[in-house]
Amino acid sequence: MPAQKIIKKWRIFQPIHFVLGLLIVLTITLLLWQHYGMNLYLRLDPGNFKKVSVSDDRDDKGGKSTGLLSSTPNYWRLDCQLEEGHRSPYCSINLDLSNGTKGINLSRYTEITVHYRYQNPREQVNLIMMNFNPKYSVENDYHSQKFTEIYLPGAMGWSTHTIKWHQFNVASWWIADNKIPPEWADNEFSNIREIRFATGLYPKKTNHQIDLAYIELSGKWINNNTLQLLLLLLWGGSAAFWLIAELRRAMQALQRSNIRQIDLENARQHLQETNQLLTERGMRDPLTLALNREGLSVLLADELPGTLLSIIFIDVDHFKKINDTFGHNTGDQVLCLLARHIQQQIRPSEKLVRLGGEEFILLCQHTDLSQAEQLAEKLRLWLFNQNWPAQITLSCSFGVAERQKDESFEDALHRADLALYRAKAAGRNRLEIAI
Ligand SMILES: Nc1nc2c(ncn2[C@@H]2O[C@H](COP(=O)(O)OP(=O)(O)OP(=O)(O)O)[C@@H](O)[C@H]2O)c(=O)[nH]1
Repeated sequence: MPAQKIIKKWRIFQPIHFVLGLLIVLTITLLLWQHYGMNLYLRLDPGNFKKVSVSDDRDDKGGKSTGLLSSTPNYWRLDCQLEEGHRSPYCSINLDLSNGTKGINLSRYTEITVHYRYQNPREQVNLIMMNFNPKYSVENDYHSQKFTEIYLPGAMGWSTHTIKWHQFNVASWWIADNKIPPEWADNEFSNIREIRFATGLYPKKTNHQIDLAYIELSGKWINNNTLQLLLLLLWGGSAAFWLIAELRRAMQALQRSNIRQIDLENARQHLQETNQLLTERGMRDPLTLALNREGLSVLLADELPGTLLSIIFIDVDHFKKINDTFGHNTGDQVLCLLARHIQQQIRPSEKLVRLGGEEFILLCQHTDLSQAEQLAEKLRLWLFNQNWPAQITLSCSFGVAERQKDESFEDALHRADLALYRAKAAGRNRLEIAI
């Protein structure tokens, strides 16, 4: 298969697929490893452990029992002569796990196995774990160490018992003697200094022989609970990481899409404005920005047919003279200003149109002849009193007409033009009403 095809095939996998695969493999590996491996193991027997001693109740007040320890390659033997005297006569084999003042943390082990024989099935043996904790223990007082114990049956011949930590109990006499509060009365195996294998409770006051072959402790480097927590953290952490990454990616995509939308909206608005400007420019005279003839025809088609309409024809007096005297540029400035001054005085519904040269008309909707006449007169005075470039004294003549019923716009305009002509003829700077 060509390399490109292989790359294409793998592209359908995303990083999440690889991470998921890795997590699954890691989880299965850890579970299998924990189940079949990760073994924690400690064996104490006469072959490998020498810190063994014997104790009996003569150590305590009133005790008279005597214990004797002997050792063979295969087991330790306790010969114990129990006597009345101590409140609970005993002898015990003591396995010293301490290293100086430090014990061993056995809580990582999950179970303990003892192999022993005590051929009196009516008696019990007492397996005791002695934990040192400065909260309640003091040095050189072995009674102050926590006695966590279990009683095992005597047996005909060698027998083996495997016990879990939760099957042990803290000795009630120890709690009572040391006045231990409940919060310290739980099983504790974190600092075991000594394991004792002793005679049981209320034994016959006679000779007892107990053989202890070995004590084995087994567990896992990582116990079930820790492994479950570890896996939970691994999966939970990965899921949280993935979620945060996805959320960030989604937010960034949203942000990009918002920006794109704003850009699009801006472009659309710009286009709309440009279109409007282009359309308007086509309808307006570029010098004065008044509507041109194109604008007039749009206006006539869209707004003006049929409405009450008056036309004010406006023409600058002796404009040619202005051009000739002050130049064409000044003439242009005058035309510009004229349109601006008129726009200042009219309503939005009143439209100024430049017909050409210095000729303008003002279309006044919903305005009758007398209102138009008033407006024309106001404009005439207004324009006459403005300051013009080069101190020009400027005047305009006006012809006013109201469109009659059934009269065309052109005819009304013609009549306004005739009125204007009369105003010019009558001396300019005045207005005439169309007949
Ligand atoms: N500066 C300038 N002059 C223009 C423009 N269009 C037309 N004209 C000039 O306007 C003048 C109009 O002159 P006439 O038609 O004789 O009118 P008038 O001089 O105003 O005289 P009356 O209207 O009789 O008062 C001409 O000289 C044109 O060249 C323009 O856009 N700019």
